Amino acid sequence: MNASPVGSPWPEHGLESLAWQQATRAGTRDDRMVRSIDATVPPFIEHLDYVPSLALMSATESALIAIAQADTDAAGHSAALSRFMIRTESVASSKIERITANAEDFARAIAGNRSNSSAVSMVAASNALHELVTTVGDRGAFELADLLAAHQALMRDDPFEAPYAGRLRDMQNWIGGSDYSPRGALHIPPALERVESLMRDLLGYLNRDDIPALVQASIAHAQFESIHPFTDGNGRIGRALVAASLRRRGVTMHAVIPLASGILARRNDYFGALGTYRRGDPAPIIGLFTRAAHVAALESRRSIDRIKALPAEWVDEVKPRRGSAVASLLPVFFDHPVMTADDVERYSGAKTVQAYAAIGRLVEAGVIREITGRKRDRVWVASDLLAELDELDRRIQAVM
Ligand SMILES: Nc1ncnc2c1ncn2[C@@H]1O[C@H](COP(=O)(O)OP(=O)(O)OP(=O)(O)O)[C@@H](O)[C@H]1O
Repeated sequence: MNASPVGSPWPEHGLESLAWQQATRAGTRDDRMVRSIDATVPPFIEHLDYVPSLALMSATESALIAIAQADTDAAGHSAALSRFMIRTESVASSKIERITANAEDFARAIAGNRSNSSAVSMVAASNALHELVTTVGDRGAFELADLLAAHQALMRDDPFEAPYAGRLRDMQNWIGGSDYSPRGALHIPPALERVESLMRDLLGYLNRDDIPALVQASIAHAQFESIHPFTDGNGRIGRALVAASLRRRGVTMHAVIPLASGILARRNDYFGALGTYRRGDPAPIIGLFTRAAHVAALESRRSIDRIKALPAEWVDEVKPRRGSAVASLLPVFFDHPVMTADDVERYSGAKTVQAYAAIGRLVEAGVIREITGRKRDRVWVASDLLAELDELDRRIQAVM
């Protein structure tokens, strides 16, 4: 067996010149004058090995230990905590794409309110992430269909992108530069005909078990962004792929580590590292994802501790009678921190009158609050849980 040298060279992406013709007249004369583009030709990586330096290897090992500890902490309270962490991750992942909404808008969108499109898109990102992580984790392998299904979940309700939801792109795309042609683009992904074979190759790489887990997830992410297989949503699906890869390798079993918060704090370095990967050096992207995962894991443990303590704190504050509607509603709000009146009835089994009385008690005690300000279609949130969502994101970003 040939030993790979440390920091072993990784193939640089190639370029090929493709004829270009603008499909519809738009942009400036310069856009219309573009006749050829230099599209990237990523290498096939399924059978390649990259051996990081000892320092980087050791950093990935420390990060994995922290992730596994956070995952163990999340065990047992899976429903509440896994939901919480998936939400933290997908909110931050959306913010990397400049899709932002505050926690209350996000909560209203979780409850089905569609008035804030960014918040609706964040909920779609949570669903896509959850779907990809659980499918790949349960099966123990990635299939192309999983990525298409995640993309479908992310984009199906998007007013512009819905027709492309769940499909590989059928047109040339580019990153940066003009909106109307690849003029001045930072990265021109591969030609259309190359996308499917490159994706099959990437899935082969992702399904290997003989690569250090964080090295595999980081390289796979960078390769995915090089391919840019979708018209839109490549950033968010590419980051969901990292969480799914860690689940498939058994690094996490219960939780999703919100590493997008760390990446968000270092957005420019992140984009730079994707460029460095194309030039044949995976070390910066592995280093950044390792750092983000490590910080996210440590800070998640603090959040998990806080969240686990909440049910007892709530009981202390509210002092519900045993067997009362209030007593039965508290754990329901722990598992489902955002609820409509229908949800309250469904999950608590309380009859409407009792349910509303119990809600009144919890609002009075400050455990939950109503966030629509309306008389109908009201939505209640567990305030502490919602606040912790922002808090975790803020702490991870501060430490990065
Ligand atoms: N210079 C670059 N080279 C390669 N990939 C990059 C570069 N800059 C950004 N990216 C990746 O592209 C993603 C964004 O892609 P793009 O701007 O095409 O948006 P998108 O495909 O709509 O994805 P999303 O909707 O999730 O943002 C970034 O999150 C990052 O992962």
